[in-house]
Amino acid sequence: MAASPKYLTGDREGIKEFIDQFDVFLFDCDGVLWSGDHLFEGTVKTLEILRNKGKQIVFVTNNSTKSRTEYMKKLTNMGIPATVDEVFGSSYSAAIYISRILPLPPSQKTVFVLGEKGIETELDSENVPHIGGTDPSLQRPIEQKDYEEIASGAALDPSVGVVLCGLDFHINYLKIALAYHYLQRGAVFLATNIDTTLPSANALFPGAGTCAAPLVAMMGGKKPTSLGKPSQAMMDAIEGKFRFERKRACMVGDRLDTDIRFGIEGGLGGTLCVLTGVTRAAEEWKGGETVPSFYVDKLGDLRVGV
Ligand SMILES: O=C(O)[C@H](O)[C@H](O)COP(=O)(O)O
Ligand SMILES: [Mg+2]
Repeated sequence: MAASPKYLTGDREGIKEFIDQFDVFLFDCDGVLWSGDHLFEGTVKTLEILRNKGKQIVFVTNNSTKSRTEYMKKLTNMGIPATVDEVFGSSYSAAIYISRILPLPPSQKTVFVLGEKGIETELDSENVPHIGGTDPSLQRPIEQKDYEEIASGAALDPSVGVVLCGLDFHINYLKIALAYHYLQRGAVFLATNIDTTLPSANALFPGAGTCAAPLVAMMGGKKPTSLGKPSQAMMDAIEGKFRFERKRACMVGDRLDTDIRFGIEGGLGGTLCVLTGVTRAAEEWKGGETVPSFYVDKLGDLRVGV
């Protein structure tokens, strides 16, 4: 049975001990730093304090709609100094998995994308060919000729060896149909992440996992391999890049089944659950398998401890 987590809001001594315990902080983004374009109060100051204390900060997001560069820009525009190197997103994690790890026949290296520009940019950064995604010719209702051409294979690109799903704000019937027929022809089923919901405007909206759900249903429940949190392939890649001692690192997140599980399964020294995103109350982990080691009402509450 996991130890009950330590509540830090208002606990000046507890916050000081918490911060001193770690050298590296892996920060989730949606639901922790901000909700959509709404930056949570105290976020900028808290990160500044951690940097001034010489702490290593890494932004580890499952949101695949933006590339690392686009995230660096969003962070900077929000008043959070950051470099591209400090950002590690699920779209990058998927791109390096496909280009450096996944064995694919030379004739089948193309990825059919169900997702946004962030995935396409990161696949380009790894020279991985891709189709689908933001292709405007797919932003339309399916027509009778599409059924025939997809069923016969005439509309299918024979070099597709992977179907990669992420958060897709432009998902539609035609793209799902194409993805399904590529999977039927043996393409590898991958996802950048499986979050079922996206926190935005202080509410929840369909997430990447929800975008992949029609394919999971059509595939008789077969789930994609996910390269975002809690995947330990992502943790190994982050550790390999930033070279830190796991026991001196803390994962800060708002979601139990991705962020907190990621930290626990990664053997990190601690996990901090922030109650401004998907998880809203301690009750949500009570009696559950995934229990954080610390929790706080909002990230900005940490700044009182220094
Ligand atoms: O549906 C999604 O893709 C997720 O809700 C979103 O991406 C979560 O991002 P994170 O909280 O990991 O920054
Ligand atoms: Mg989050």
